Amino acid sequence: MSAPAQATPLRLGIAGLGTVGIGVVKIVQRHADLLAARSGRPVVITAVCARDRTKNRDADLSGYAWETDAVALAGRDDVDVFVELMGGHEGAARHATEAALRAGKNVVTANKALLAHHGQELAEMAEAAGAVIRFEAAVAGGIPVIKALTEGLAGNQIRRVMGVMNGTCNYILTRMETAGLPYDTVFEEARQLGYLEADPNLDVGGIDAGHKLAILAAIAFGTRVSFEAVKLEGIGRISIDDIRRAGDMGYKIKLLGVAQMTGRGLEQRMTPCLVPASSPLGQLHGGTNMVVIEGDSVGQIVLRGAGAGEGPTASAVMGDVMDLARGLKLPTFGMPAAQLAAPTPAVTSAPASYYLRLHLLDKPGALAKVATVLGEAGVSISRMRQYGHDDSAAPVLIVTHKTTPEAISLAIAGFPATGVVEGEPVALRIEEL
Ligand SMILES: NC(=O)c1ccc[n+]([C@@H]2O[C@H](COP(=O)([O-])OP(=O)(O)OC[C@H]3O[C@@H](n4cnc5c(N)ncnc54)[C@H](O)[C@@H]3O)[C@@H](O)[C@H]2O)c1
Ligand SMILES: N[C@@H](CCO)C(=O)O
Ligand code: NA
Repeated sequence: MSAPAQATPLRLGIAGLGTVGIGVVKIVQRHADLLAARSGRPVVITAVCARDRTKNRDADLSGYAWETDAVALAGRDDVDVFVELMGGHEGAARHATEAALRAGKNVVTANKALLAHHGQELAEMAEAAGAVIRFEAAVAGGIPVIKALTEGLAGNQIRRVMGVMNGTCNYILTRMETAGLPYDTVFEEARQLGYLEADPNLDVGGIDAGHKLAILAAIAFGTRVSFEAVKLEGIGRISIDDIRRAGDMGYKIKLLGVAQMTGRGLEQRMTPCLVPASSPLGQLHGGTNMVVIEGDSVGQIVLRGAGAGEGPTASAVMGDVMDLARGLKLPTFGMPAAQLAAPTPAVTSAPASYYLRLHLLDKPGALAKVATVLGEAGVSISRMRQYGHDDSAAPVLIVTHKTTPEAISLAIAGFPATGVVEGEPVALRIEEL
């Protein structure tokens, strides 16, 4: 099981030897025969680059040339594919990727921030140079969701793409639920376990997941990638009480990404939502990712798996490398860059039911005042619960009939004037699946 001896090797230059980079090195070394047999040519690493050459790494790098500068690595004559595994959407990652593309070299990257911020420019640059840029690892790690959308579902008009695409947030939310622990405690636990990005707001602020959604939306709907148009909200305001109360009503809380084409343009949001507890998304526990895609012919498909970690992420990188070794050249976002539609400005969400949690002062007529504000904002109550309490304010939970996000905002703005609502209410959309 090996490639013909005379076959031209595909030579990789790997920039970044952290979790993902070392994972890629290990696969290339462990599966050399398998990769060669499947692609018909040897897949080899010729040169690598990282910040610290002296660092002890869990792989033998002695056979590879070392570069201190990623741009120099990208320009080497013995590198056919530049594999960018450094991270960050500016600096070395951007400069070296551009240098590789300008030199007509194919690029494989795991960098969702880079694609979300500069995807269109990079796609245009790649096409102009006759090169390709592949990024399966950038979205939902080991789940082959980019391939699913670009290849397997290419004959469908996509209706909606949804997903839980940040494992850290799903870990925090499910751990809060199962251990009955508050957000701050579980956040600290996640930090100790090394789950959080160096800047934790990338995770818990929804930014990392928003990058991934913007990339999927571009492919699914044929638009230029537009991260600026993603409505973002993190999980920092979700309390253990919200999780329990949503559970009482048959829901789970997820940091959920949704992209869909509406009459007003492309809607993209990454916000905490309630989903039915019995749905596949509702049953997703821990650090796992799930992407749900709805196409006009295929119906709904559900992809589930590891969104991060050495093995799963390197697996996705190698899938892209193998496409290149086999000579498969696909347009970056599923169609030529010039044909991608201009992004529409952020579009407000379609009507939905909402979960509202407020603390109501225990006074006669308090509930009536809240009901009046909701009524005046055009929000109709579907279900309501008041919880037992020991202090002067009672938690009240309201599920509304379908209403617009604007009506919910109007109601929330009206609550302070009632004099009976304490603190900031929490409003979460209930997503229909
Ligand atoms: N870790 C995961 O599970 C995961 C999952 C999906 C995507 N990604 C993406 O993969 C990429 C790499 O992530 P990671 O977790 O392996 O990161 P890491 O921090 O473990 O490793 C980064 C590597 O890049 C090198 N590097 C950084 N800046 C450099 C520079 N200017 N010049 C040369 N080398 C430089 C560092 O020395 C290090 O070897 C990121 O874009 C990340 O978002 C990671
Ligand atoms: N911080 C990300 C890593 C993978 O992109 C997550 O938690 O899913
Ligand atoms: Na993926």
